[in-house]
Amino acid sequence: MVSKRIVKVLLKLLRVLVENSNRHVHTQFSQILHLHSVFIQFSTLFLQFEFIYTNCSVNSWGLLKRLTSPPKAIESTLGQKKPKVVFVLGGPGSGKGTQCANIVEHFGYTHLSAGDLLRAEIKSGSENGTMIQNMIKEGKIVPSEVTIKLLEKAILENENDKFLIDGFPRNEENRAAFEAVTGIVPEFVLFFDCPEEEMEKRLLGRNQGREDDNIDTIRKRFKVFLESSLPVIEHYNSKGKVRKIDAAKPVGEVFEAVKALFTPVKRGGGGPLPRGFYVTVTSLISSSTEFG
Ligand SMILES: Nc1ncnc2c1ncn2[C@@H]1O[C@H](COP(=O)(O)OP(=O)(O)O)[C@@H](O)[C@H]1O
Ligand SMILES: O=c1ccn([C@@H]2O[C@H](COP(=O)(O)OP(=O)(O)O)[C@@H](O)[C@H]2O)c(=O)[nH]1
Repeated sequence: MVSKRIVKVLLKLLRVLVENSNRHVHTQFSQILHLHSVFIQFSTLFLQFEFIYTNCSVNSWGLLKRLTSPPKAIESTLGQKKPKVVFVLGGPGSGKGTQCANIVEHFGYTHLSAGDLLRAEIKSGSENGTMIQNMIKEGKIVPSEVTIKLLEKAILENENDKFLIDGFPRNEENRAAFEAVTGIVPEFVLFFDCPEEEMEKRLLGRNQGREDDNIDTIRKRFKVFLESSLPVIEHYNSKGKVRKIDAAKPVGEVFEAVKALFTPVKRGGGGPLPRGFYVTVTSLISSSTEFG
């Protein structure tokens, strides 16, 4: 250890000084001796400190830095990474996951499905598992802090800086909390617009063994989408950030429209929803919902 070596060198130097001491150097020698004693005390303290934290498996320099700097907020950690985020929204079964896989393949994004992260959390046996499972079974929205933590972890663990966040934010509280905690504002929102009958047909035929793909839960999910998720799309539409895609078309045709949004030279296929725009998902309710 460097500090031990310094102490040894200093002691050696002092011994040489004592051996060669005479009247002329005596005063200087006393001063050096005093300094030496102070130095020894300081070194001992330092060595004790180093020993305690080394044995606690904590790097003492790292610990010192942590103790002296203010606690890092999630925002600053993600703020340093500055990821590019696209929110992929749309009703259950509108084809979000299907199109995200295509975007990943062609445009190098990382796909983060909030639903998949929550299902993985259930499987991992985490303490929140049962709560998440019950919420999903009922088609309800899991508390923001749980979903945001999972998303934040997934973003930080991945080296990519471009992410598709699929199926989140699902309500205004999700949206506001995510922006407040992470400081991330999406580049744009990809909105898959699809009528209820088509989504229902797709979900009932999805065949992925999902507990929530049964008619009772599907209806609850449609209701939650209308009441809680559409306002999020409305919010981003008012900021000119929504790119709407007609998701009722076959997969290939939908992807052609998606591609145009991600290819810079061909950009212009989307664009914000015009004022007074009516979405087909509103067939879920008797009257249409107006954006803008
Ligand atoms: N454009 C499409 N036309 C017909 N079926 C589709 C289309 N897009 C997706 N599907 C199918 O519909 C089901 C739901 O699609 P998925 O991508 O899982 O939707 P979401 O992620 O929005 O819930 C899947 O079985 C998928 O293969
Ligand atoms: O941010 C999210 C994403 C999903 N979910 C829950 O997970 C379910 C399935 O969501 P997913 O996006 O996987 O499927 P989708 O409904 O789009 O088919 C939802 O109904 C919610 O119960 C949630 O609570 N918060």
